[in-house]
Amino acid sequence: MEKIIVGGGQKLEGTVRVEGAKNAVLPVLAASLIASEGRSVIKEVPVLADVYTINEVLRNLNADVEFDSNEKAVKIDASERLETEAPFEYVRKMRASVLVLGPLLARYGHAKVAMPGGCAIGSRPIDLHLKGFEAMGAEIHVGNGFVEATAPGRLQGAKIYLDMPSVGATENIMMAAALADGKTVIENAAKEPEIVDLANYLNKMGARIVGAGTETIRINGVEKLYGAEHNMIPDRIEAGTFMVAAAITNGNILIENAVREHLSSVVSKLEEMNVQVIDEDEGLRVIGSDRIASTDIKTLPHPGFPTDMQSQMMALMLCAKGTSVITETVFENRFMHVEEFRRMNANIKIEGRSVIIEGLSKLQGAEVAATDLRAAAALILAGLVSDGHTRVTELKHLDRGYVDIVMKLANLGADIKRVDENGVVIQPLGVEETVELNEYITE
Ligand SMILES: CC(=O)N[C@H]1[C@@H](OP(=O)(O)OP(=O)(O)OC[C@H]2O[C@@H](n3ccc(=O)[nH]c3=O)[C@H](O)[C@@H]2O)O[C@H](CO)[C@@H](O)[C@@H]1O
Ligand SMILES: C=C(OP(=O)(O)O)C(=O)O
Repeated sequence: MEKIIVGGGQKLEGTVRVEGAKNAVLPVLAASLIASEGRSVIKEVPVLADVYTINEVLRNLNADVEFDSNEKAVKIDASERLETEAPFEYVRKMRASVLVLGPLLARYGHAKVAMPGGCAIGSRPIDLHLKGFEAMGAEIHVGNGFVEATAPGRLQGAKIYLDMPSVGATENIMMAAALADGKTVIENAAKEPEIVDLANYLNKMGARIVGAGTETIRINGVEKLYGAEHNMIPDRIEAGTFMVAAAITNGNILIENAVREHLSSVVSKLEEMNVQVIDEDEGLRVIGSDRIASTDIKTLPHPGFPTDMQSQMMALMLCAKGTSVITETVFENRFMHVEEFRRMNANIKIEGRSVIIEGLSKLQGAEVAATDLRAAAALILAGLVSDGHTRVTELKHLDRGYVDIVMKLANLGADIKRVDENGVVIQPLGVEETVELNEYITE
């Protein structure tokens, strides 16, 4: 079993560059299926396990997909007749595979995808996606572990109110509506930067979408979409993770590509905790403090505090003076990392949907298991300030969403390495070997 071994006590200093956003590239790659003519070229694509997975899903549907991991570019030609069924093996690996439903349904009037199950952070149903398709005239059948959507003729534009501003439902409905007959209005839509990026890409493909980034998105359906070129936005959660790395180690890191407007809630909480965040031409400089103050956080849909930064902030709160409270309102069960922090001597308890964190715990290195992607990062962050060595296992979660995090942290001065089951160091490595390793990890 591979592990990351982190030694505590180093201040992190230097510059790190943020990759393209995982949560933006997955819907953008799925949306490429709608183009019945021309080829799409997507740039600034992060070399991640999830990207390999979605590429496999698209290939399996008969799209022609080339991923140049050195160039960080994906070329997709979906102009041939596509299959309309995505099997369980992909959806099980990555829930975002359900994002092919909207594009396929819009283009062919049929899509069948394995029903995603629950996962470590909650049950995560897709009822809002399906209600949206139904409002546009699709018939939905759920059975035998699959969801099948069928639309006799073209989807019809509709007025759709989302009970909650689901990111995935907004994306799926927006993609379906791009090719529907007439006008669709999505109310109480998600406002995340990834929604805006997807709308920008769809508009380059020929769609007519306005209002993305606000709670009302209006889409005038068109008859056909074309391949287009697109540069992915930077990953705000990777940026936020490095911001916490600077804060927790009392370090000083320039995070190139970090966009303040995408991170305003995170910046404002860090500032409350005595961390400095300074705008520079290349990105954001984050300077830690030896007097981290406690604070309270409630996770909310954007522009509220992102649930994907919750566990990393919990690591920082363990080092704050005083008691902090985190309330998770987006996912029903995203506190699995609390038990792992406890193994590191954290003084922390769960009360319903909140976690109470007593600061200034003397954290101790321990063997801990990543329970989800962001928990993996949070445990590494805690390891950076723990006494002794922390060994983090279950790295498949980490590899879904962080490119070369070991090398990036090592370059900033962290005492960190990744070892294989025999204890042989496999990271940090040079860029080429790391790309090869990522390919190997994906297989
Ligand atoms: C690939 C991707 O972009 N993943 C992100 C996306 O996930 P994802 O798109 O799955 O998240 P949603 O915004 O849809 O989910 C938010 C909440 O709504 C619930 N819900 C959602 C859809 C639905 O049909 N019914 C329903 O009840 C979910 O169970 C969850 O409790 O947004 C989340 C919230 O910012 C992030 O944490 C994920 O990193
Ligand atoms: C929860 C996350 O991703 P996903 O929705 O792909 O599981 C995440 O990026 O933190």
